[in-house]
Formats: sequence, structure tokens, C-alpha cells
Amino acid sequence: MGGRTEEEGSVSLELLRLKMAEFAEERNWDRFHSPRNLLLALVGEVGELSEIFQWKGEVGKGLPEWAEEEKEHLGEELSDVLLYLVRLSDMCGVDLSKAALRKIQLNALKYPANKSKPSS
Ligand SMILES: Nc1ccn([C@H]2C[C@H](O)[C@@H](COP(=O)(O)OP(=O)(O)OP(=O)(O)O)O2)c(=O)n1
Repeated sequence: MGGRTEEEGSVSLELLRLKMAEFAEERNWDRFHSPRNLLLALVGEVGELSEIFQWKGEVGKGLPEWAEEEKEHLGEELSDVLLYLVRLSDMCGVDLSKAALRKIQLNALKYPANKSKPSS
């Protein structure tokens, strides 16, 4: 009870990509999932995510003060953003896993670890 399924423990961007493709195909929504439409949907969901934090002031890491329902809502909006991002990447022909790993490498080159330590 309340345990994680295998799928939850091994979720990948590729799995999410496949599930979004299946979701769209089953509803004949491929025609709506153009890059521009998906980008606008993504931005809309980022707005909904921002609303959750709006006017609250700074919140502690882990959100210790938040009710379970608020955290559940947060999880839903974070997921909407992720799912539209995955679908947008797919519809643009971008391999997001590969692109993200490459970007992390580029970030490390741009910001070398020994030069980024806060000075005392
Ligand atoms: N044309 C669509 C519409 C929805 N979705 C999927 C992706 C998102 O995960 C979620 C978004 O659904 P809603 O537009 O209903 O947005 P919310 O779930 O945020 O509902 P609401 O805006 O009422 O809070 O559904 C999709 O793939 N393609």
C-alpha cells in the first residue's frame, strides 16, 4: 500500500514520450500537437505552476508548511510542464535526454567547479 510501482521507480523521458504519443493518437489529437501549440500550452502550464507560489513569499525547501493537497496540486502542475516539454521536444525532432546531458556537459565547461565555489 502506497508503495511505488516498478514503473514509477524507472520512469524515463522515453517512457513519457511514448505515453504522450499514445495519448494523442488515441484521441486523434496529433493534429493539435503542433510545435507552436505545444509551446503555448507549456507556457500556460508554467503560469499555473507560478500561481501556486504567487504571493506566498519565500518557502522552505521540501515545503514543510504546505498541506498534502497543495503538494499534490504542485505535482500535477509540475507534471503538466514536464509532459508538454517532452511532447514539444518530440514534435520538434529533438532527443531531449541526449540534449539535456549534452547541455549539462556544456554548463560544466562554462562554469568550472573550482572557479564556482563561494568565496569565504
Ligand atoms: N490538447 C491537449 C490537452 C491536454 N493534454 C494533456 C497534457 C497535460 O498534462 C494535460 C493538460 O490538461 P488541461 O489543459 O485540462 O490542463 P489542467 O490539467 O492544468 O487543467 P486546468 O487548466 O483546468 O487546471 O493534459 C494534451 O496532451 N493535449
